[in-house]
Amino acid sequence: MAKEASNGDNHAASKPPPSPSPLRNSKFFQSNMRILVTGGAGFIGSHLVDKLMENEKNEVIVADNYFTGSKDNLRKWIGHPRFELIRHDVTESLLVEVDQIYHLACPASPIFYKYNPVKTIKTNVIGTLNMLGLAKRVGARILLTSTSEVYGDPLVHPQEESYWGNVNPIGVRSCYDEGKRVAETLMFDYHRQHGIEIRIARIFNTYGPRMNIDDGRVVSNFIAQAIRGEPLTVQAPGTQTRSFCYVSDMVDGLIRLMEGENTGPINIGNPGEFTMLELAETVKELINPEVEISMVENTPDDPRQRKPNITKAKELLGWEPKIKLRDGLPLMEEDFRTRLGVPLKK
Ligand SMILES: NC(=O)c1ccc[n+]([C@@H]2O[C@H](COP(=O)([O-])OP(=O)(O)OC[C@H]3O[C@@H](n4cnc5c(N)ncnc54)[C@H](O)[C@@H]3O)[C@@H](O)[C@H]2O)c1
Ligand SMILES: O=c1ccn([C@@H]2O[C@H](COP(=O)(O)OP(=O)(O)O[C@H]3OC[C@@H](O)[C@H](O)[C@H]3O)[C@@H](O)[C@H]2O)c(=O)[nH]1
Repeated sequence: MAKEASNGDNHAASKPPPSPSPLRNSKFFQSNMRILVTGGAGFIGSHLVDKLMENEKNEVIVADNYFTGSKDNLRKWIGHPRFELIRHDVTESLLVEVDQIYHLACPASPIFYKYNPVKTIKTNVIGTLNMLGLAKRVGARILLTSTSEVYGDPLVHPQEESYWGNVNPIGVRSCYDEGKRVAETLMFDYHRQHGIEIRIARIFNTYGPRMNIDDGRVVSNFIAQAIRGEPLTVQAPGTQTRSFCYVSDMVDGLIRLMEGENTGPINIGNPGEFTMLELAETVKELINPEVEISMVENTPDDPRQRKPNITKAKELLGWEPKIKLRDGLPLMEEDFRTRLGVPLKK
């Protein structure tokens, strides 16, 4: 039998811990989940932060370069003991001790991602590499917000995850859609080669409060135009379709994916499908029946149809969207009216 040691080390170990331990009040003992949200100052990211902060066991760190996001979106959390905000560009490496990474950082509106395409592809490729490097180093689980744009101008409808897509590799949208495709590849290579725990969400068009007013995306454009009394600019031919998911449904899907056992990719979106003309008619009817609808020129490579098959999300995550477009639009109108300073006429 081993003789009981009586050297100095063991003596220290056998000393009773101070009671109560001074570490009891340390934040590290109060929180059991440290979560990094890249792009957390943006539209979806800030709603995700709100939801994560509701859980008192979560400590949330946001890293954002404020290209399309804003501190304003996180105003209520600044100064909170479980919240930290870092001005950081994900194309540079970052070291923070975390358990989970929600990797959202990337401009999402076509106007902004096409503004500096080289930066967009760097954000998708180098940014994702950096976040995977961080996940590997600290042993964190990482979720990538990929996109329905990986299906390009789809030849299969509705789109299911097994469809490989129809993407132009050299077009003006490629910095974003090919960038996200490489990001997905990197996620799976790190998973297979290094055993990193990954999750991939393929997000379909999402809308809601806090979208930038001049974001350029269709729902924010139409709502701002209807409130200002300007013509709704439908890009030709207007028969192209999209499926719109309200942001609280999206956040719920992302958290379920992160917490569940499936790597994905999993489509998260609302299968309700509308042509852009139908969307314009709906906004006109709900917000400003006086407003005109005008047909304007489109941009190259605009996908002609898009609708998610969400069978996987239903079966594997127990998730499906709850908020219909007609119920979500008025919630967004309220937020836009407040920010534009145009109250509803009674
Ligand atoms: N909203 C949608 O309809 C939609 C659809 C598919 C996928 N997505 C994906 O979801 C994520 C969030 O989209 P969103 O709609 O909230 O967009 P958003 O533009 O509002 O948010 C993106 C955030 O990332 C930040 N960011 C951009 N480049 C960065 C960089 N290099 N380093 C650090 N931060 C950077 C921006 O400042 C912003 O806060 C994106 O990855 C986007 O590709 C969104
Ligand atoms: O004022 C407008 C703006 C856009 N549109 C049309 O509305 C449709 C949707 O355009 P948006 O710019 O909102 O968004 P897109 O569907 O092209 O890309 C979107 O989908 C996938 C995400 O990854 C992207 O982040 C997101 O922007 C397009 O057919 C576009 O031509 C208009 O008719 N009028």
